[in-house]
Amino acid sequence: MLLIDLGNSRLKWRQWDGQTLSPVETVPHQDGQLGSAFAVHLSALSNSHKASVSCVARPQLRDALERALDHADIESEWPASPAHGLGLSNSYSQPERLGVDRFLALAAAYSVAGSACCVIDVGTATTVDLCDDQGIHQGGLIAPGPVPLSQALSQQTALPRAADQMPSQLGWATNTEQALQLGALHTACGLIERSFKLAQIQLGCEYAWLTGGGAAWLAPYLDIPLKRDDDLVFRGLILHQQETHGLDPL
Ligand SMILES: Nc1ncnc2c1ncn2[C@@H]1O[C@H](COP(=O)(O)OP(=O)(O)OP(=O)(O)O)[C@@H](O)[C@H]1O
Ligand SMILES: CC(C)(CO)[C@@H](O)C(=O)NCCC(=O)O
Ligand SMILES: [K+]
Repeated sequence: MLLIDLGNSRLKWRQWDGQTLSPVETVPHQDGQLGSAFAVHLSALSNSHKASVSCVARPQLRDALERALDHADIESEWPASPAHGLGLSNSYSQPERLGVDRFLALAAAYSVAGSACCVIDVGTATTVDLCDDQGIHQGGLIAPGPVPLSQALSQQTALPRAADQMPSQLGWATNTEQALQLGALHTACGLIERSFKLAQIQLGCEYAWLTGGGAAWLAPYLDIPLKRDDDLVFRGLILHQQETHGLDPL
């Protein structure tokens, strides 16, 4: 089956045969359009008849993906965050409003750790979610990811766009583009290190899980114990599949 992670910048997918995951494939989306690239990929995935989708994108994109899957004769499931499920208790007063990517990633981390977890996802947004030793979600936070952060500043001022790359030596910036890039980096690191410090004090977490498109970029600059895992959302989808359809979902 197909496992799909539809975020606010990119659509990512992997195939799951009950034992192994195929390498991740990614297409960016823009202006509410899935783009023709995905349709081309879908036609090559005709051996998949089912899909499970983690979707936090706008309705227009969700509808476009639903239509593309229908058209390819792929039956799809669109889980929402439950009040209780996958080993976790959701702390939101309206459980379904917790982004399903957040719930799935935390559930996947907790299923491995079996103890308190602090999951940090650096994507279009940076999110932090915590659960205790019993799998009770403690809540979390949502902040702009590094790119939207520096883009917002460029849009509201006469400032240029941030540089695309960090300099190889991390010092104080001596031009505007690098200064904006460095500001985004330090904002993200500060948020993450501070969140982890609280997770350590409040829950005894020994490391933070780091996931999302920005994880590889940020990890070298973070001064906390980390467990990198780019598959948390996908593995959360597998847990959901197993919980709702048993061990033989294919
Ligand atoms: N070279 C880089 N310079 C600056 N930022 C980078 C770089 N590489 C990755 N990033 C960061 O990674 C962040 C997340 O990337 P991206 O939006 O692709 O993540 P994602 O997890 O696919 O997001 P979503 O799930 O919302 O689609 C970007 O916002 C950006 O901050
Ligand atoms: C915060 C994002 C955008 C992160 O992908 C997503 O999880 C989302 O749209 N969440 C809904 C709001 C919430 O989680 O409270
Ligand atoms: K993400």
